[in-house]
Amino acid sequence: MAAVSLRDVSVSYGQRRAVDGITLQVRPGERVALVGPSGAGKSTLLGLCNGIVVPSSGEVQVLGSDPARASGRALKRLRRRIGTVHQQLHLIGPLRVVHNVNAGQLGRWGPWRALRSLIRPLQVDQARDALARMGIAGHLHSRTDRLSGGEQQRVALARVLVQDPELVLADEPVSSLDPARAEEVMRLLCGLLEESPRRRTLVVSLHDFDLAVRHCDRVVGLRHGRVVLDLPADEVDERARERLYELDPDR
Ligand SMILES: Nc1ncnc2c1ncn2[C@@H]1O[C@H](COP(=O)(O)OP(=O)(O)OP(=O)(O)O)[C@@H](O)[C@H]1O
Repeated sequence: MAAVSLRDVSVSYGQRRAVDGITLQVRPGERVALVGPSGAGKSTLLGLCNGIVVPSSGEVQVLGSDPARASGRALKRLRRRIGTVHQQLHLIGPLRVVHNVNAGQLGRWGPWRALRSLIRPLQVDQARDALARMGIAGHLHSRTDRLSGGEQQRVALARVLVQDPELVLADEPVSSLDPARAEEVMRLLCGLLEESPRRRTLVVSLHDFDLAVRHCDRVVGLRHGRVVLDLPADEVDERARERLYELDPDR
């Protein structure tokens, strides 16, 4: 079964088609980069995968469920299996790092457990272990907003690690970073996929085409809401990149 399956999916905002008849299958364990010019539909496609965006037509299956049709409980269960990474890290600055890492557990914990953990952190060893894997074990009890931007990025990745999702959706996770740090975050993100006995699946939107080719197995290029390139990363060449990003005289 595919981790993500889109069949002839379109999303319209008024007259504008953000996604235009996309059919795409992502196999379990695959690392797929979504690339393409601004406005091509990358974020919309990721939104379809976690049910934030509802298709105007077509069929979406993610880990065997349709996120747009799932009931409240089923959607919650599905989202527990999906980790998300954004450019904005969504960390709570004044809290200690351990609490932000434990936020990855919230889908599993009920409200009482979550509250108890805020007073006296639970599963500290797991949080410490996740931070160690991200190379910042010593910051477990630091105030999150005292950490550097790069360290905070690692906290956000450690949060995904404790969540232990089957599928990771990352929407431009490195677009505000300098090249060296972007490379590092991609390395950590891809390393995080290997931490599970069954390799996790990644769908990541990237503005940096070279980063996509270097870190992913497959590169899917979007233009005007359509897939115009879908190749294994080692088969992507300069011409494919030029065609994807060439300026469109009609628009
Ligand atoms: N909520 C919305 N309402 C109206 N139009 C939208 C909405 N979300 C996206 N769009 C439009 O849909 C198109 C695709 O947007 P989307 O954000 O998916 O592109 P993208 O490839 O992620 O772009 P970028 O690389 O700039 O983030 C754009 O033309 C955008 O303006």
